[in-house]
Amino acid sequence: MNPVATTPKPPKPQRFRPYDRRHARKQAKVNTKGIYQRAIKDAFVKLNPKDAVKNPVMFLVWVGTLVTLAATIDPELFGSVPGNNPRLINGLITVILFFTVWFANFAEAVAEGRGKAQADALRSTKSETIAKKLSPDGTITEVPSTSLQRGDTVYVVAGDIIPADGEVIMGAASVDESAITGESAPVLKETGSDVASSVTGGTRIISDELIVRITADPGRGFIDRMIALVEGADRSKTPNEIALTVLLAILSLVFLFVVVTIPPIANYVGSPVSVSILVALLVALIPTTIGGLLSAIGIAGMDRVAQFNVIATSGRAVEACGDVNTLILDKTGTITLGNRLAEGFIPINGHSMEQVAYVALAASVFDETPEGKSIVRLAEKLGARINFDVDRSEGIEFSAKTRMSGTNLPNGQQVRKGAVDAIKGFVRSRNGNTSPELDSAYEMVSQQGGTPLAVCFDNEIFGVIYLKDIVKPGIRDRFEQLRRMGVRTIMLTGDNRITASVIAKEAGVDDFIAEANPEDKIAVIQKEQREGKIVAMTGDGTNDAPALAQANVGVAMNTGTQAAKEAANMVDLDSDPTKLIDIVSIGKQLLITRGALTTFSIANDIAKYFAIIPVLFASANLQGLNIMRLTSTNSAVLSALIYNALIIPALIPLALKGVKFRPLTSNQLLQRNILIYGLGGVIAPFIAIKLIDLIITVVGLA
Ligand SMILES: Nc1ncnc2c1ncn2[C@@H]1O[C@H](COP(=O)(O)OP(=O)(O)OP(=O)(O)O)[C@@H](O)[C@H]1O
Ligand SMILES: [K+]
Ligand SMILES: [Mg+2]
Repeated sequence: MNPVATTPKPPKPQRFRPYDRRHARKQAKVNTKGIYQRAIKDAFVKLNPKDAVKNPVMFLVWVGTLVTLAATIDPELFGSVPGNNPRLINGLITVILFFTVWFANFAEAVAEGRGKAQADALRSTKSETIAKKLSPDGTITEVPSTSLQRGDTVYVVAGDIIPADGEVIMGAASVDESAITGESAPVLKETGSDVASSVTGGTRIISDELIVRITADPGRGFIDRMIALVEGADRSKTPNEIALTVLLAILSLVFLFVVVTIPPIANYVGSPVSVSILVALLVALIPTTIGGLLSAIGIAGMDRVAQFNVIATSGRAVEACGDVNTLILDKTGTITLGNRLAEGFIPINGHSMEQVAYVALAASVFDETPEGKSIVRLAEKLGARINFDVDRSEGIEFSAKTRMSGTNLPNGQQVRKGAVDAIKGFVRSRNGNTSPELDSAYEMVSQQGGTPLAVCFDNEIFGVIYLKDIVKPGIRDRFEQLRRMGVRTIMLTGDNRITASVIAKEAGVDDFIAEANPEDKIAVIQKEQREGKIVAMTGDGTNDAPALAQANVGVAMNTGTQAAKEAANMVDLDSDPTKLIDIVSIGKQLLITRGALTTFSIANDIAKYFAIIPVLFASANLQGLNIMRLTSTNSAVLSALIYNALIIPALIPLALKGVKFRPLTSNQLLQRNILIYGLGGVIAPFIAIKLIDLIITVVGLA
């Protein structure tokens, strides 16, 4: 029975998706109308100076609004200026400026809306519960869940809400985690398992009972953190946002200076300008579009990640995704389907198929991994039966470090299976021999991308188990997209070199590291970081905490250990390692959106400068400057201001959804952006301002 070559179907050519919609959160649709209603109110609340000052560009507009308001109440306040009905013009400017600020607040409020709605939903699941606290003497006292401390032990039974985050120390039970994951299928929780021993406060146990050691202090549990995160309560500006805010503030100061120099010139050419018009000019020129949308873009990025059922601990983490150069991925389960099943046994050294099947079975009776269970099934199918006392035997659990698992029989004999080099080492240390036949069996399996496991009984190797694994359909495409974005992918696997190289080639990763143990992960990350790379990785929780902490972007699986979840800066509630690829795409899209809208905003301002400045001097017989043939100074300024205000709400959908995203390198993207958003940003205001000018002239406003 020889393993057959697996010829995977070539993946269908796919349309590019920035990320895989299948991952999108399967949650109840949020009430969009509710979000807008709330945002309308919040946009007013955000007018208070304490909040407003955090955004220097919009704060300047806010101050300008107050100045023009004063000039509306008393048009002579800043000295008399010529022109008809200054009160009407000042009033109109005040209203438009007010809405400019309000629109920016509204953009931010809408971006926050979905998270707030989600936080409310989470809060409603977080009702106060009674916990059954276990004393060291075994007695149970009922206490409110909020009084539990880290280190306490509690008893939970079917029907109970788990009172706080913890690790299962006794028992096995199924738990409904839909409150946090939105996934209604119950999850098995049991002690001693790396992936299933952590429980989350607020989830409900639906069968059996557990004893749980609490690992979180009151108010600091996973749900609490989740609420704070989706709500953006402790959202602080990312370094990039701060840098951009400073840049925009400086730009605004420059324009302030430009505007202040206008009155002397205007007076000189005999065309004096009022303070309100100057304020309007200033607002038209400073980068209000990006200033108004900046925080909405950042919040929406975090929100998009949350829609994928991934909880990011900070905006910074999402943004770091956009800068990622190196992606480190596991082979099994990430690049391959991961349900590695035993496909066949290859006897060597004169042993029979029955013998290999028997030894493989003996080595796997205690092995609870999917691989182990599939070996038991295949061996039993081939007629192998256990003929030793299992109860008196000792199971040797698989570990990624030893890369072996097996059984110590009651009579002291040892059966093992594992990576071929590990088993070679095992038999050599017992004065056994390896053979060329082993190597050819091993190569045959590996060359088909399978995982070969050697099986031995004491110091004698009986044969090789062929574990078949299949590269995920479509994954090659995703890696190709990542490459076009300038992201290098490295596959890290505990498997042997040949298997690793076959899978690496088939999947299209850029590089691979074989025979890696968990410590190698951290070494690879550090090496990349020393070369100045930003590294993202995902971890399934087995010893991954240090590597998750070391990586710039570490995504822990929700099924992972508490330590891994705390070390990571993101947690995937669906525990799907492939999502890392989506997250990196979302991060890139966030940066691209911000870049595109910044370019657009600044290009707009330049255009507005050329639209307005000539009109200011037009009355001084400089009509030649008025290339756009705008009706009057007032109508030109009002048109520019109206355009300037309306462009903010017009761009809210783009800011929230992100700009259309293509897998290109940053340089290509920059060129594209300058072309589309730069050129578009220069042309759009000319057209829009001319149109608005026509309308307000017809309406007779100015
Ligand atoms: N249940 C098991 N019993 C014995 N040996 C195993 C078992 N599972 C895996 N192995 C061997 O140990 C090696 C390392 O396993 P490990 O989980 O670290 O890596 P992997 O599953 O091959 O790849 P990845 O790092 O992508 O998950 C495997 O390649 C295989 O040879
Ligand atoms: K502006
Ligand atoms: Mg593995």
